[in-house]
Amino acid sequence: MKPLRSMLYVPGDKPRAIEKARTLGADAVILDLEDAVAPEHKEAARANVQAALRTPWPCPVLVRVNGLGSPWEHADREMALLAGVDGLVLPKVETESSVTELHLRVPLWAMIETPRGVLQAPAIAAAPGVAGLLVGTNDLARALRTRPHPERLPLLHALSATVLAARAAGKVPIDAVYNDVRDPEGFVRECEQGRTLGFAGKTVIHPDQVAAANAAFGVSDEQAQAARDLLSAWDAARREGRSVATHRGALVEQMHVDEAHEQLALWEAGRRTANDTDSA
Ligand SMILES: CC(C)(COP(=O)(O)OP(=O)(O)OC[C@H]1O[C@@H](n2cnc3c(N)ncnc32)[C@H](O)[C@@H]1OP(=O)(O)O)[C@@H](O)C(=O)NCCC(=O)NCCSC(=O)C[C@H](O)C(=O)O
Ligand SMILES: [Mg+2]
Repeated sequence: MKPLRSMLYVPGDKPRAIEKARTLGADAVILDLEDAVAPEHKEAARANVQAALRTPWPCPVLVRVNGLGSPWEHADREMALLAGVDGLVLPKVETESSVTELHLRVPLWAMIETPRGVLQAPAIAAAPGVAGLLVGTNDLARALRTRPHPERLPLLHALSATVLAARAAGKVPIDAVYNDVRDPEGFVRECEQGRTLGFAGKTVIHPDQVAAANAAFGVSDEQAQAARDLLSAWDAARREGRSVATHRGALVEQMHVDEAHEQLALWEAGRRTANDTDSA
């Protein structure tokens, strides 16, 4: 199990930030050629990204290409595929066919960030080659004409619909970015909300957000110990011939056991990732 607690966007026209991104402990990096890059910088950004992909990365590295129908789409895709990226991020996906017609050789991450994208999310998520769905709430909020809300109330339906679509297809749902990079408390609150909604991780835009996302979407030592305790209670109950157990006053059934195993695998994977980063 490879955790994707934090997926860090880095603008393709910021070579210094691209180099820094190698060292920040993000579970994945997304080199962005789309909205973070002004039209007059698109060609230079593509060349920067191509150069950055020549050197190995300590984590999976993806490229967000410009959207279908844009003047840069084709060249972005060709560059990224030839350079050997670990995946492509496609913005503003609205139909299943727009994904399948690409016949990609690498995993595709579809961005759900338009009203039509949300409504088509189940078909998009189920399309072959799609690894996961990334929510883009900046574009979505604009398209829906919602007002900002501290608990993302106007977007909750779309967030949950995206989680539902991804999980139903066995794909990975990743939460949207938090724009205020100088508000760590707000960021942590939004991570907790995203985790509660069922997201596996969060897209982030600044170095300061990486560790907090890794913590919020990871499994702490205490949570890992709680999972071990639950498994011990379950084993004891099964040895006594019982079909279900109670642990700390709560019912334990097979799905809780499966969840505890998953938590332990995620905890172990998080530890391995931390060790990899330490030795990098
Ligand atoms: C948000 C920022 C514009 C803030 O920039 P700034 O105030 O200049 O940051 P700092 O001065 O605090 O930076 C400190 C150092 O950290 C490096 N840095 C900053 N951001 C990154 C990053 N993303 N990755 C790697 N390194 C980063 C700086 O280079 C500084 O380093 P040093 O010089 O050595 O001290 C800025 O953080 C930024 O541009 N973030 C990324 C923005 C982005 O990628 N946007 C597009 C993706 S989000 C999106 O499109 C949303 C979605 O589609 C939707 O619809 O919702
Ligand atoms: Mg967007």
